[in-house]
Amino acid sequence: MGDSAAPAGKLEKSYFDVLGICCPSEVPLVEKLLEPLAGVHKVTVVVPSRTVIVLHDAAAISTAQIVRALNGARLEASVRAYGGAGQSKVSNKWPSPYVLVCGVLLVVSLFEHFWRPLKWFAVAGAAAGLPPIVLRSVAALRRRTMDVNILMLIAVAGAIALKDYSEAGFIVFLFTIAEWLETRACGKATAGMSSLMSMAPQNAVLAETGQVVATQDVKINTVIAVKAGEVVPIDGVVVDGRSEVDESTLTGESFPVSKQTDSQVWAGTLNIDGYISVRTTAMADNSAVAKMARLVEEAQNSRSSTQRLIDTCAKYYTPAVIFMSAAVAVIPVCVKARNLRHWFELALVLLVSACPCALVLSTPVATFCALLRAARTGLLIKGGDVLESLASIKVAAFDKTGTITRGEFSVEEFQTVGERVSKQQLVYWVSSIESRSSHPMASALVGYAQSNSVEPKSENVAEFQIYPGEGIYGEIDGEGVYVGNKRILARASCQTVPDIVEHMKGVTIGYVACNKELIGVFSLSDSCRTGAAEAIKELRSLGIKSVMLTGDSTAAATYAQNQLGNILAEVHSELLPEDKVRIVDELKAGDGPTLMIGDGMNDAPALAKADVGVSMGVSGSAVAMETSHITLMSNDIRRIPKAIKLARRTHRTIVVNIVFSVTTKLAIVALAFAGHPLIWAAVLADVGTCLLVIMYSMLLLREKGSGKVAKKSCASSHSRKHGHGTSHHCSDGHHHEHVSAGRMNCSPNIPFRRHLELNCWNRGMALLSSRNFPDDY
Ligand SMILES: Nc1ncnc2c1ncn2[C@@H]1O[C@H](COP(=O)(O)OP(=O)(O)OP(=O)(O)O)[C@@H](O)[C@H]1O
Ligand SMILES: [Mg+2]
Ligand SMILES: [Zn+2]
Repeated sequence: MGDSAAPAGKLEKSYFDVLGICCPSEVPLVEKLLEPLAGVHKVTVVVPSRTVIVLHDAAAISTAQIVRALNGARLEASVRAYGGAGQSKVSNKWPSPYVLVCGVLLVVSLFEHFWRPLKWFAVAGAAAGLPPIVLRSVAALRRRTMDVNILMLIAVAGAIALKDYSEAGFIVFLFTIAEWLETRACGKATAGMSSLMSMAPQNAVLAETGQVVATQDVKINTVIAVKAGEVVPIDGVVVDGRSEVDESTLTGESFPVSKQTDSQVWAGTLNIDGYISVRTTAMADNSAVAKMARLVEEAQNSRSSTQRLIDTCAKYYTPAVIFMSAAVAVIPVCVKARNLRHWFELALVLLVSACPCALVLSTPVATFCALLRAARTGLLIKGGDVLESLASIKVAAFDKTGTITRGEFSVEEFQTVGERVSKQQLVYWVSSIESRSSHPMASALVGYAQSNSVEPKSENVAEFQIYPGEGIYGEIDGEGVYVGNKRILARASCQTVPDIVEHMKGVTIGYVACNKELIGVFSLSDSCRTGAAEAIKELRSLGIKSVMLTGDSTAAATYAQNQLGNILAEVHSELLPEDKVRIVDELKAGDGPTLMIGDGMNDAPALAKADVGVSMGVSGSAVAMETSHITLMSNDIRRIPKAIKLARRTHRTIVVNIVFSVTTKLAIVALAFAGHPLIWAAVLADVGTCLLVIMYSMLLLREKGSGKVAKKSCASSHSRKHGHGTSHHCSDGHHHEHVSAGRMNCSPNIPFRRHLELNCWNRGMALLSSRNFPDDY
């Protein structure tokens, strides 16, 4: 992600892999190292992935200078290349030689009972392990920050002063080995991160010349070639060719999506068959997949309230405990107490306990793992705070069109009213005006015109206007034409609604008015999404109430509710965008934390108002993605109950982490006060809890109950009595449903299974069913 240009000025955001960050107590050090440098604007430290993100003025300070500043403090920093997170990080199979030598010497010293001088081996062991600790302590001291290295150094010095050499050696060994283990444990998170970032290839092939170039040098509007079996390098639009693309890396949905001219393709998705040429629509580091990876890391910027509370506590905790330990060491000397050694040991135990690393790590590591896990399943959660609110959601409000239903309307009927215009002309007018709109109904009407050999001409429409929640207006052939629902009739000052409307099929009725007169009506139908009913049922089992908020007619809302088997607790219809905001507000006041899911066209205000706003689809507008707190990369709303489960699981993990790290510290301190000041135990408790907190949080990356398979369920378990048979609602996508919910499991443990998938493909369609998406987080 090397030199991703920031939006304004010459500011640049650079990513650094910093291996030397092992304890959150080093975060202030990194900040103090970098923040005073001229040209550095913002520093973010991501402890779990050992990444430092720096927003800096490229002209004032180069990435090399930043690396030098970090390495001055022995932080083992390097610039991260585009798409190369973690790749430069050595996988630390073996602990550093310092640790190994330290360990060997310590083992030898264990035989001191046989030969006294062997105890010096413990001192040698401590000395062998110390250099990295000393160097980092010096760096921290120079910046006047207290960090874990200094605490350990004092503990070791104390132990030596007490002539407790094996204790000194043991502290050094424990601390250094734990550090190595932590790096290894974090490696999994880092690897997950890097697989997310390196999903898109580093090179692209120019379609014209066949030349291979680095993706980060490809400008917008360049045409690149993507052959079968290759991964799309940059987001773009297909200009030539057709093929099937596997978008599972982005959406978590494993079925192939067919692409032809004008289809959007995303970086990181796999072109299964066919050759396509793609005109790029973004720079490589602005591709959806790159944004996704960045969001996971940058989510650390929006710390949850728990995290903030802990950070504030930690800020006072450390100095308080250090002060206390100083008091415990000094006061007995002043009052000439008898057992000075005991007090001194107690002071050292307190000092070591001053490091709050496990507590500080308890939230960010869990959050990081949860966000990474979510991103891999096509769920973009924008921060730890969102995850926290998500865990406490009580109500879920759904938009109808495009969220509960597919948003793919089909025109059931289209009639003229009165003698003013011919049907041909009516279809031409409506489709031409609709071709200016992006409403889901618009494309159905345009398609209807084309299938009736009428070519809509958007260029003949003047004064185009959108009335949110009502419809649209445009002038064509010198006439002002309104198209929309009942409300638009009032706007068109047209009163008469003839009876024919009562007998129309379909559920959404559209009106066309011109010159204060109704000139046409049409009806449209839409079907529920696969899994909508299932999602709502699952929400109910989580104790969450689901309601529908729609701008569509009551008839259409009731129809959808029936399709879902009447499982929605409330249905609100004929709403204007501001009504949706009001209802969300009422739900928040009445029922508790509210989640709103919409396709973002006119739901944006409601999404922003809700405690958690979820927008549908990566293809949704940029505005929608920005106003919402969560983006579903696929259109599968079953991801929502899953996300809530993940959030709740994360919450539990965090609580366990906090309780565990606090009680361990308290136990050690209590034990010390009770007359057993064990310095090594304090060190073990410090580094051990840190390690356990990391490993326990890592469990979030694992799929829980991966053996379970998504239950087969159609959009609706509804009865057939509502006119249309079940099969009607399970058109197209239903087939996919079965495919993605297959039972055999191809490779449950490989995070990005694209290569394997390709194999599966080559082995034929049957094996496609081997892809199964984890049913449960
Ligand atoms: N371009 C359009 N053409 C025809 N009718 C429209 C158009 N835009 C809006 N309408 C009418 O206005 C109603 C409300 O539309 P809107 O898109 O605001 O609904 P919404 O609030 O998003 O609700 P939902 O998505 O749940 O249907 C639609 O049901 C439709 O009847
Ligand atoms: Mg809508
Ligand atoms: Zn610590």
